[in-house]
Amino acid sequence: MGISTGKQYVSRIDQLKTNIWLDGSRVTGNISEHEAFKGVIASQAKLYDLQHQPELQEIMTFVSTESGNRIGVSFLEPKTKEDLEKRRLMIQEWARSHAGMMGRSPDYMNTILMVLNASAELFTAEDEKCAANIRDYYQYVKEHDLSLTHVFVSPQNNRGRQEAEGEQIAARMVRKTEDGIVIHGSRILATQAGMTDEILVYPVPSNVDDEAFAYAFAIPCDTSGLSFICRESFAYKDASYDHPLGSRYDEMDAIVVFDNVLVPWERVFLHGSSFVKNLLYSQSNMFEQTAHQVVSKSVVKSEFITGTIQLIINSINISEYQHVREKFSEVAIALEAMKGFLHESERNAKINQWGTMTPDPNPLLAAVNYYPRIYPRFIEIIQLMSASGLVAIPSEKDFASDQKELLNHHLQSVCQDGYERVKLFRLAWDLSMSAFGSRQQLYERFFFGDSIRLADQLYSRYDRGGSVERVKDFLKEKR
Ligand SMILES: Cc1cc2nc3c(=O)[nH]c(=O)nc-3n(C[C@H](O)[C@H](O)[C@H](O)COP(=O)(O)OP(=O)(O)OC[C@H]3O[C@@H](n4cnc5c(N)ncnc54)[C@H](O)[C@@H]3O)c2cc1C
Repeated sequence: MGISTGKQYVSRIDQLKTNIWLDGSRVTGNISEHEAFKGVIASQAKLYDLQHQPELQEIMTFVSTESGNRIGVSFLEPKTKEDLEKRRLMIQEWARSHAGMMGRSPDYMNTILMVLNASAELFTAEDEKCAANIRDYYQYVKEHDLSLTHVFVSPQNNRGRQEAEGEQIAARMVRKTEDGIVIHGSRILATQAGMTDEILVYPVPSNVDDEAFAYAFAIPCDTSGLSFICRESFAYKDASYDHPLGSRYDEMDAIVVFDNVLVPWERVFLHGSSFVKNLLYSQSNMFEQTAHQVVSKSVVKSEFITGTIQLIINSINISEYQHVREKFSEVAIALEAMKGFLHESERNAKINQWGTMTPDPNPLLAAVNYYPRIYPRFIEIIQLMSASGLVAIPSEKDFASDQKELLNHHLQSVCQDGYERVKLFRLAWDLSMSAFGSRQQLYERFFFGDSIRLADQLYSRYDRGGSVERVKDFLKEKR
């Protein structure tokens, strides 16, 4: 097996017949042909195909020591700084293919699995079998190049400190049987719902020390009792001119409902140990590796936004205005800062207790706190520069109508006819105003946790690097 082609990926997803609900009905037929999913599934298929391009083979793949198969680099456990760089180059190659708009392209979940496998020893505190299950599962997904969604947050019901009510609704382990564990309840929010082979579920750090919530497992998305209830689609139409981003990259988000789902023992990674649950984040270095993936992708997304803003400036010839240059500089500075965080995290990487080359968390903590703050400013800058250009955007059908000549004339820019100019401004609109663009903004604010708790995490984990001692020494000094 080894790396999948796009065709293999699509055929697997179509065969699954996952229980997906959208707009009041169950999705039937081939999901890759459904209006809401076909664009993003085609974009994901393109990612898999990139792995097969001969000129990209060295960047995108490595050879499995277990099978001799070519495997996607996002499964690679980095042992050296060169491996980390290899991972970055691969992640960014994929990100360029989706302009950084697919936050949960398969490299994200592959990274999580890689970390779980590398730190599988942790799970022996639950039982030896759990560690072996994780290792087997990693090999299985890696060698078959499967795609995963994941879910772990409890439904937003009662966020009071005791979490009591929310946890009543949240999926819990209701019993253990000879065959496995049984999960009942719901979790939010599975991005890429309906377009992956499997779903991985693991616990979030929380103050609830209840064994019913200390579980982790992975199952195929068509497992009996499992259902995905989707939000409205933001792909709208199969129209890359009118909805250039939404029609290609709208990764669906869904509530996941477990109706007494039986998880067979061989897919159980944790079944009651709050001790292991609490170690999962502090000891696995999951943060460092996932943040390295996220920031690699965010750099590419920022480059895409920088390019879009420059094209808007060129299009309506506003480069002579100082505030326009200043706003462009703001975006460029953010882009360079993100690159700096990323490279610094690699430069100071160290081998962790599992033998994995682990990026320095300090710059990554800064990056994941910074980006949710700066991304909304990117969007604001697009709006401030584009102004009415964001609404004077007739559809492609208008340009095919009797109005074509008139629109090409009246909507021309200094360097484009109306059709080309509107194409650019439709992109700016899809980034900054459409439902797709708003969801991107929300995603950047929350997908890695909310900003308050991310800042708290930085405060707790940030290595002050002797700065406090230096100040203490200074205060002790006598002249
Ligand atoms: C577009 C999108 C895609 C997502 N994709 C996925 C996915 O694929 N898989 C997945 O598992 N999750 C996913 N998530 C969920 C994401 O992890 C959560 O949104 C995030 O962790 C915040 O949790 P919440 O949405 O429940 O917000 P809440 O925790 O309910 O927060 C709501 C508000 O209350 C405040 N608040 C709540 N509790 C506290 C507290 N203890 N201390 C301080 N302030 C608090 C928050 O700061 C915030 O202002 C996604 C979210 C979004 C928006």
